[in-house]
Amino acid sequence: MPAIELDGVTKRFDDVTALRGVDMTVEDGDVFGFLGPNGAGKTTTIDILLDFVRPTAGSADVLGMDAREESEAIRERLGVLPEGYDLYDRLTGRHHIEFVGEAKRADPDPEAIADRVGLDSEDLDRKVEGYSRGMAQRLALGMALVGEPDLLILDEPSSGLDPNGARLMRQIVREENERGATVFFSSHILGQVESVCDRVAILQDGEVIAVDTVEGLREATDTGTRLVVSVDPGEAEAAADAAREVDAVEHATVEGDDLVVTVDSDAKMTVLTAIEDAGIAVDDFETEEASLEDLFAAYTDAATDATPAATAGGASDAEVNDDEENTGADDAEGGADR
Ligand SMILES: Nc1ncnc2c1ncn2[C@@H]1O[C@H](COP(=O)(O)OP(=O)(O)OP(=O)(O)O)[C@@H](O)[C@H]1O
Repeated sequence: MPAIELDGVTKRFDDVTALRGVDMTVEDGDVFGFLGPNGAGKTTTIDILLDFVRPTAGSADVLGMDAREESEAIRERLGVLPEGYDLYDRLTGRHHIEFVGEAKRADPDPEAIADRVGLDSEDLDRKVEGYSRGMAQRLALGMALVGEPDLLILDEPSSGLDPNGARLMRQIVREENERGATVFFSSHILGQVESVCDRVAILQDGEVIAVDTVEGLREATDTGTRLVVSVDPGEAEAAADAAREVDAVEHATVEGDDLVVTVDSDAKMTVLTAIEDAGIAVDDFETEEASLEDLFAAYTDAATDATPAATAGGASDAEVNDDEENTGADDAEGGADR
């Protein structure tokens, strides 16, 4: 039984059509990333799953139950971090966790939950009105964890978090998944999705335009690996010719002193061998995977140049392109910590 199943879901708000016949399945046990630019319809989709909003047409099932008819039963098994979550200024963090525990008939350990999301016990007993945005976000994530839910639905969970918080969030997603939970989370921060998700859907203008693994998306959009090879500058053109002889090579060009080759990821060594077989010594090489951002651009036409060359320089296999909410320090580990 899928954890989430959307069948022909359309949602119109007066003259705005937020969702247009969305079909989507999230399998039990998956970590599923729901990606889309602002206004694509991510929150509307989540609101339909939570029965905050009713679809104009189509149906949504959550944990095998109809989102409209059985929303209460669904809720008992869900952990939710909604986009505009409400916290009560005059209550402490501990009260919030206890409050969710009562609603879900669970008996949470507030200290343990606070510890998991990086709030200390003093924070736990402070009124939420004194919390920073990131602390509030951590508390809201902690509230979603109460009662060991079967399905976590997280709307932009890294919003407002610093790099350490974002890393902690990814770790929690992985831990929850290992415990057996399905995790569905929306993001426009591509690196967050890339480093934790089994599968990704891309939503644009109310339509799902792609569902695949990150690897599958890479293949489908032809955004291969960029291989940068250092050879003696006088031999660079000859090395480019040798590289072009390899079937899997899409492009081979000389850029400055380097030879830049776009190639299927698994044919990197074949290219290097072909260059050496042509009698040219390879002094050094590095590889740059297309980031999910490139894939996203390729799918959404957000950029005309969707090749890996658009990726920031100095990228490596482990690179993740987070946006403004994360620093480069976080990027460096983002893709490697899975
Ligand atoms: N209550 C509403 N009334 C009118 N229009 C709405 C309402 N809720 C959403 N919309 C519209 O539906 C579209 C999808 O919005 P939605 O919030 O689902 O997008 P999103 O992908 O979550 O965007 P973001 O990344 O900015 O949060 C937008 O055009 C939005 O203006």
